[in-house]
Amino acid sequence: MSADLSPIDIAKFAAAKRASGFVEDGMRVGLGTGSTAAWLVKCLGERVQDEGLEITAVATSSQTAKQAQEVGIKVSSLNDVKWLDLTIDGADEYDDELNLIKGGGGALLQEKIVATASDRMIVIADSTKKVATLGAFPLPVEVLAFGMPTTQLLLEEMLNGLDVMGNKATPRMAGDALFVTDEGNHILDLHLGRIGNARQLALILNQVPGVVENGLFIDICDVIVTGYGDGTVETRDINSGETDTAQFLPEPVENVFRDAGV
Ligand SMILES: O=C(CO)[C@H](O)[C@H](O)COP(=O)(O)O
Repeated sequence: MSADLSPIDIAKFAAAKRASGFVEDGMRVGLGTGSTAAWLVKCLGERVQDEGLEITAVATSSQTAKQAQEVGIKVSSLNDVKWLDLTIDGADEYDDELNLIKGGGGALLQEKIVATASDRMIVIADSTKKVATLGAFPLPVEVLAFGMPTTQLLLEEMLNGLDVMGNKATPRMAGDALFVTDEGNHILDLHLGRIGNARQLALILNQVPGVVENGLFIDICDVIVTGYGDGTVETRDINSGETDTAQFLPEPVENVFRDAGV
């Protein structure tokens, strides 16, 4: 029941519900990964059922692809679709310029490719994700399995010369084993504390051999949809400068996502 939803869950739902309204019939839509994106997939699935909404979706993870198919959304591959009208995804942090840290769910590589291949990226987030400066959330970096300890050393050494507070890189674990991404790689989480120059860091990280991609999304996000615990939603479009506010409260539904580990 909705009474079981925590304020954070209501905030995620509200942001997802608002963003689902951006999706129009016939669109090619990128679907993000994580608990907020899971609410979006649920909302879109309802529109598919109730309104006969027809979209072509590209998922950013196997997890999202499975969920989308379960709610009746047609999922295609980016290889087939090539370009998208819109991607809607969550974030771990966003700043005032709508630069992001993503990859908390380990899907940053596909998320960045899909978002970059979209005319527009909309981020849905609860209000705890807003920060003055990126970096408190450990920055995920997807790396090849080959030579990973060497990549880790190279990253830590490189970070010493940059405007960050910390330089520790820790391999992400899934239980006792290393976390494996959908692309068969691993994740190093960089504990930076504060990132003084995110634009510079995003470029430099990808110069380190073994790094596949990093979780800094610079100049990719166009619209932020922020949800609050009372169901209020603020939408800000960084290109037009327009903002609006609305409120969305969940119908009595079970919260199927909170404990899903996404
Ligand atoms: O980047 C991501 C997955 O790789 C997610 O979008 C990010 O971790 C936010 O997740 P949530 O909505 O569960 O807080």
